[in-house]
Amino acid sequence: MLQLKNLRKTYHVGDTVTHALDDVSISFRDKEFVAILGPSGSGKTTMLNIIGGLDRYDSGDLIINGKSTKNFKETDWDAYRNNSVGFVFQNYNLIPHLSIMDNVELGMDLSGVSAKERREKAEQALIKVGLKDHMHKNPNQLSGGQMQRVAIARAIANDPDILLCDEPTGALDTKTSVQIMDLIKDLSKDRLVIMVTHNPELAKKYASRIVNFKDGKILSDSDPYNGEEKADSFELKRTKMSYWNAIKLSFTNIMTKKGRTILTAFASSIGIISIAVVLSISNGFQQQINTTMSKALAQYPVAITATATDLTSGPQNTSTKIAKNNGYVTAKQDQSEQSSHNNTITEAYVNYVKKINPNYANNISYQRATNLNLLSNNNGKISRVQFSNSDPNAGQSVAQMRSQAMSSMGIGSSVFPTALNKNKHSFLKDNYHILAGTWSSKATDLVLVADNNNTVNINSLKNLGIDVKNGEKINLNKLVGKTFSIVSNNDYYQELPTGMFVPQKANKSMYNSGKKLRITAVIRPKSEDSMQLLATGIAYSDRLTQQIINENKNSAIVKAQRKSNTSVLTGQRLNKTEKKQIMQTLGGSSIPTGIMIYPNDFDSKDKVLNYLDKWNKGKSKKDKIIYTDMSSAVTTMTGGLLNGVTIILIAFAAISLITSMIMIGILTYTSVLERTKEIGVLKALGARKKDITRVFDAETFILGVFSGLLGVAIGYFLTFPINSIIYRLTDLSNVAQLNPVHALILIIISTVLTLLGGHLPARMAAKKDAAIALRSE
Ligand SMILES: Nc1ncnc2c1ncn2[C@@H]1O[C@H](COP(=O)(O)OP(=O)(O)OP(=O)(O)O)[C@@H](O)[C@H]1O
Repeated sequence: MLQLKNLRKTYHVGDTVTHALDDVSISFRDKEFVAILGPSGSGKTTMLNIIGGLDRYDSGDLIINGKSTKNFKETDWDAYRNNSVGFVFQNYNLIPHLSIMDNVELGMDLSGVSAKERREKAEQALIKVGLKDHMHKNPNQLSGGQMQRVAIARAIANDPDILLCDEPTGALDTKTSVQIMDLIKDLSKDRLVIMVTHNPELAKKYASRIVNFKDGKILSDSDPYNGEEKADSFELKRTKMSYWNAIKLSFTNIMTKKGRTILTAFASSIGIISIAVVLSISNGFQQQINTTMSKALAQYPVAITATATDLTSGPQNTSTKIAKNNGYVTAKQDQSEQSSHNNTITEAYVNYVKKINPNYANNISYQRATNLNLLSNNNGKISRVQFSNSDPNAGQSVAQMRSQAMSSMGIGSSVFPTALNKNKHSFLKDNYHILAGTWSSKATDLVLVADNNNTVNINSLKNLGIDVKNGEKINLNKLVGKTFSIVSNNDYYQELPTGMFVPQKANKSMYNSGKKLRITAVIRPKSEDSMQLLATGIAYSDRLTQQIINENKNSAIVKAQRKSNTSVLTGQRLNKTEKKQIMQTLGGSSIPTGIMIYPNDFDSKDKVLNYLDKWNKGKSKKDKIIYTDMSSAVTTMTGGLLNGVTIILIAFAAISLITSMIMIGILTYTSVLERTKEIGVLKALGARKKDITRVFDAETFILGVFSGLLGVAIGYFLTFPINSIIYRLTDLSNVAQLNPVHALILIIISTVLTLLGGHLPARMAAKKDAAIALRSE
């Protein structure tokens, strides 16, 4: 039973006060057909809206099945509209962009009826209103009468207790009106039907009870009802619109205005396009810089050599002025001598360097002065050989001095760097590729290094005992697999009764006693940049030198030399440095003369330098180890400038993003205005404020994703012409590259920003008064 008790509703507009309902009290039976008659403006629609929970009363009470609605919360009203009330309006209020079936199902969507049940109920309702054959049409393909039938089907699909009809035949011709009235009459057998009409004949013909209204008051009632108040037997099922439904509703709406949506999405994607382009260009340049830098780093490692230049030593005297004649001269150390620093590399320091993080520098090479006692066997002819590029027939040649100077800088060395972590960058594999043979894995494996033109220093071949003429071509097969013997000090030197040592005559048994070394590959630099890394000729691993040192450190000659201050080979007197040097040559000391550290990339270089600086902390000047950063001269170009430019460009691009956001806000606001009627219908069907917000959020979400995708796609396609321009200008190919991660982030940013931009209008939509929304045209 529905009961209105002293209901009042007053509208204040400016100074005008309208008493739309003025102390109305009336009760309705559970099943009857009530017609409300009355002149225009008498408050009929207002009462209907209040009964239907679309509008609120100011005072009095509305009692539903014995329950007062005085303390109803917003959600109670939503659920009440959805569960208990069906609305039929004069102008049908169908949602034009949804199919008939979807229109009918909408209310059930909100009450969480399963898809299957929803479909069944909607079909039943459509059959009941006589639209069996039109079920799959769209609203705009129907006649007015048919549209009103759809509206009735929508109102009864959820089987409500109350059907509220506001001039349901107002827009229909007489014949159709009769059919609709018959239908409504039929529906009133199972429920309470309250119909507002201007047509007294229709009311008389169909309604079982007629209530006359005037000036917000009940003038007459043909069949008043004074039923006993029932005990509270009211129950409600909460409503909720699923995200999926919200998206469906908005998607179909967007599809009705494709052109506008595409234009808006394009306009709002311009921000994304510009950021995508800026990012891909700066990304590309950064990569180019990184490759250039790592190439430079591979050539110029951080070097720790016996002597280094200490750049921190005192101020440089740059004065060029001519001083006065004071009558004296000042004794002064030469500037370069002053800043020259002797590095004392110790075992502890070597171990410290070895503990460097392989993620920063995985390759380290060591310079050692150790002599290798090498023999070759050329068809039974045993001869002494050496891994060297110096002319075997000349003394200390210019070439030799040059090669020594270069190797002291880590360039043109014949020992290749050792990888700290075997699974990471291998120096050889990164910078060289194989002409013949396979990569070496054992300490006794050697590689022969050629240059880009496949040439090898003739001296290095001659020193190996290969008899060649200048310009002669040697087959790679002849070189790969060539073996040498490395003989231990004890087998190589003979002690004379005087305590002196001399090399023994090289013979077969000496050759056989030695460890065998084998050339496993002929290699060549991958690019012209790695040209100078290793000198052409034989290159070997530091492990080989270490094995030899281990073997020889307790040999007779080393023991003898350790005790003596004269050379056991020449008898010459030795000072401390000379003795240290000769001990190193004989393999008596494992301390390298120099260390080269190859940072993995440009960013790691600073980490490596920091690590090396840490060693010097708190040490006296003498004990400090000064390194030489040879790449610093080459790689002064840094990414810093590029980063700055990128940030500024992105900031500009971001402004266009904000513009897009405002535009989306305006668009959503327009959409809210356009869809006001739809909001009213949704509310009449029981949608909560949240659901309405969700519908519009869904719309902006779709728009945001779409403009993000569009922006990224356009940005991506722009990289092609941009690359061809950059190529023409700079000769750098494929500079602009859109990182997929950046693309994804941009789509997310676009979605979030448009959601933010559209959320405010969406909230406004939710706050719209349902009754006013339905009155809007
Ligand atoms: N939102 C509103 N703000 C101000 N006044 C309103 C509002 N809604 C209705 N009114 C006024 O309340 C009174 C009752 O309006 P209502 O629409 O209920 O009348 P009605 O009997 O249904 O009229 P009609 O038959 O013409 O539809 C009218 O005077 C109307 O101007």
